[in-house]
Amino acid sequence: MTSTKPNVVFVLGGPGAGKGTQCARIAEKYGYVHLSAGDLLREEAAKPDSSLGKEINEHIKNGSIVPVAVTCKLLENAMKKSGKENFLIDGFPRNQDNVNGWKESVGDRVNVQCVLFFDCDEQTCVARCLERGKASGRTDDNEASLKKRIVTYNDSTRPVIQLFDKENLVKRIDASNDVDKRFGEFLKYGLKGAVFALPCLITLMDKVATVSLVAGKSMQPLLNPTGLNSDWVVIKRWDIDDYFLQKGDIVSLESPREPQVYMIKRIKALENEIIYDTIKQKEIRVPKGHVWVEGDNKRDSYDSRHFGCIPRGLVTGRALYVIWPPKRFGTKLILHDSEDDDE
Ligand SMILES: Nc1ncnc2c1ncn2[C@@H]1O[C@H](COP(=O)(O)OP(=O)(O)OP(=O)(O)O)[C@@H](O)[C@H]1O
Ligand SMILES: O=c1ccn([C@@H]2O[C@H](COP(=O)(O)O)[C@@H](O)[C@H]2O)c(=O)[nH]1
Repeated sequence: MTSTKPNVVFVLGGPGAGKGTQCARIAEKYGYVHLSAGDLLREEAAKPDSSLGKEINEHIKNGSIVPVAVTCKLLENAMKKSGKENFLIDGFPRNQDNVNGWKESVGDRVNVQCVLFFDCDEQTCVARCLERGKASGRTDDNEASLKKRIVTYNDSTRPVIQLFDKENLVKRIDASNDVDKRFGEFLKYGLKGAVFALPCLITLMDKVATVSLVAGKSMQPLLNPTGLNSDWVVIKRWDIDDYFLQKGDIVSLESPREPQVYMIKRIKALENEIIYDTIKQKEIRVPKGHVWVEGDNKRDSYDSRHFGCIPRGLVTGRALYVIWPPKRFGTKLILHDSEDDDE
């Protein structure tokens, strides 16, 4: 961390309200570091040598709250390790004890800018988690755990949101509806300029190739594997007609919803192919002149599952190699060699 105070935005709401989904978008667009307290706990518990794994897993399955010292330590470590200054802290603080623990260990060393409150009705939250549970592998995306998680949310987290509200920190977002409508709400709150000041994909060069900074977790584990140090990648630009896109290619593209916003995704289906949309739970035939793109990290990616097939013309280049940080230099991102990749 630098001498200026890091900025923190807390992100709260019921289980499955869409916090992670929107945080991924915000991180991708504005370069904020998305730290999900739940993800950090799951990562810690998955370490074979973790002395806390059993305790954390018990809490997660029961929807109860892990002792604040553990969660705070993980959050603080992740913030320090990132070297960045703007953080979305997703799913924390969850109860009064979390608030007190955070004040004691972090307190005034950070600037809490606001609390994004994803307000979503219980039925929608439960339905989304159960749907997610079909593929998430989470031990708590099931009816028994969800009942307990909802009780914890109502009894412990709602009062924390009310507390922040008294301090005028809460920005309420109607989280029951369309993903894009909700993203528009962040802009309405003026977060665009005031809070999320960094572009997610900074293009340094143009014409033949660009070097781009990848923000966000949507292509984990291939890109930004730790979520803390961002990768710089070489993007080969091409005249779209000169290169035949192939399934599996990692490409940069302009967002179909927000002009001038760029993202990196993998091509999952080409024109005339059929793809299964795991969110809408239906098969889609990709129309002529379009492709279907997804992030490798389904949980943290905003992609064709949300905005549908994209015209090929929005694809601006193909990712070739990681060039920074040094220890990741040369990580190959191409599955299919093309004649001019090494030019
Ligand atoms: N607006 C939406 N409409 C429909 N489905 C959505 C919407 N937002 C998110 N989802 C889906 O609902 C599920 C839960 O979303 P997400 O993981 O973002 O919630 P969360 O608030 O981070 O949950 P948790 O706190 O349990 O980790 C995901 O499968 C996601 O794809
Ligand atoms: O600050 C926190 C965050 C999470 N937990 C535990 O993890 C699960 C899952 O959290 P998600 O935000 O849904 O990923 C939660 O039910 C808690 O058991 C926590 O204890 N403290």
